[in-house]
Amino acid sequence: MHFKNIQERIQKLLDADLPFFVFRKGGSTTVQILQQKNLKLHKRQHDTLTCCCFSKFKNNDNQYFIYGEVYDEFTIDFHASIDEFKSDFFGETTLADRLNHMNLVKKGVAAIASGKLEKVVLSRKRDIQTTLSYPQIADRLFKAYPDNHTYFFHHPKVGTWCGSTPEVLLSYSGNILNTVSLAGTALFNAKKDHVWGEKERHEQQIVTDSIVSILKYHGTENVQTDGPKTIRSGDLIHLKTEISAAAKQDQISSILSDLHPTPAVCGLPKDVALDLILEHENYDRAFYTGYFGIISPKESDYYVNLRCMRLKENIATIYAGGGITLQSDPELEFLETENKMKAMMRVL
Ligand SMILES: C=C(O[C@@H]1C=C(C(=O)O)C=C[C@H]1O)C(=O)O
Repeated sequence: MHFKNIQERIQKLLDADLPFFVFRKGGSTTVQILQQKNLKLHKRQHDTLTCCCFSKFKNNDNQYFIYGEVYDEFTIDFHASIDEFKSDFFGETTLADRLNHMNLVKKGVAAIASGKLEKVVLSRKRDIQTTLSYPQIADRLFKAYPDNHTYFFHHPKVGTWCGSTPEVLLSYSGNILNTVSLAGTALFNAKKDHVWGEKERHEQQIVTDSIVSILKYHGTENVQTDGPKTIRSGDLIHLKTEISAAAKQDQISSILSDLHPTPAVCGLPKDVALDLILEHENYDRAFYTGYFGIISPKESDYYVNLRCMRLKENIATIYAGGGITLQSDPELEFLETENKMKAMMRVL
């Protein structure tokens, strides 16, 4: 099927202006479309229908569901490489934004040095003016990152978001729960000879340990880890450990709420890191570092909402952050957010 389809499909869905969610799992050629038949803003999962779940970073009462009252899927072929997606140059990040982020990182390092916490993930956002239409953006996004989990979300009462994430939060099917610990970031190089430093290994291990202890605390059985391995996400590489356990259906929602936000996007201890983020980041992350999912009563797949953007009129707001530990260098942490933001800039 010709790729132009995704553009046409998204245009039609936007024209209808009803809530919808378009999703492609990393590595798959199947695109799933869920559309609701009315504008209702649901706060609970449907008993029988497949739903999209869309959750903010601070998600106590900030979880929305789109009911798949109309469901469709189609196949795409994507033989694109991200090198085909050279973005426009949107100008340097302002000096003020650069200094703000470096100061934020310094505050994080100081809090860690004082013994308050071990790791905190600090982020920023940037508004980019785009001349592309939303269907054009979606077309480029779904094409650019075939290995990532890619979505387009639209709810007239919530907003329009899209992204392409390398990170599974929780996947549950046939009594097996799978998740990953993903942290540590470097630029992809064609020689594939990157040597990870102590800082990256440490910040990723924190995530693995935290996830394993949550799974054990919930009494899941046969908790297994595999990794860390290096994985590629667009222009970047990360360290990833795959984690699995045997779990029962009725354990899933409480495990999900304990896992989120993991130290890959928040920090350790979670409550101290969250307070630091809310006090010092100075902006609302909204759905960035929240999660999205495609869920049915028996199966659920939730992903961390990273490498994403909010679309409003002709402004794309892009977000990026990174894990701060005692060894963090503010300049390098700033550059890491620049590199992560390029993932979305490439498709604008
Ligand atoms: C916070 C982000 O990414 C997370 C943080 C990472 C890190 O600190 O190295 C790596 C992958 C993600 O778990 C982001 O992409 O904005």
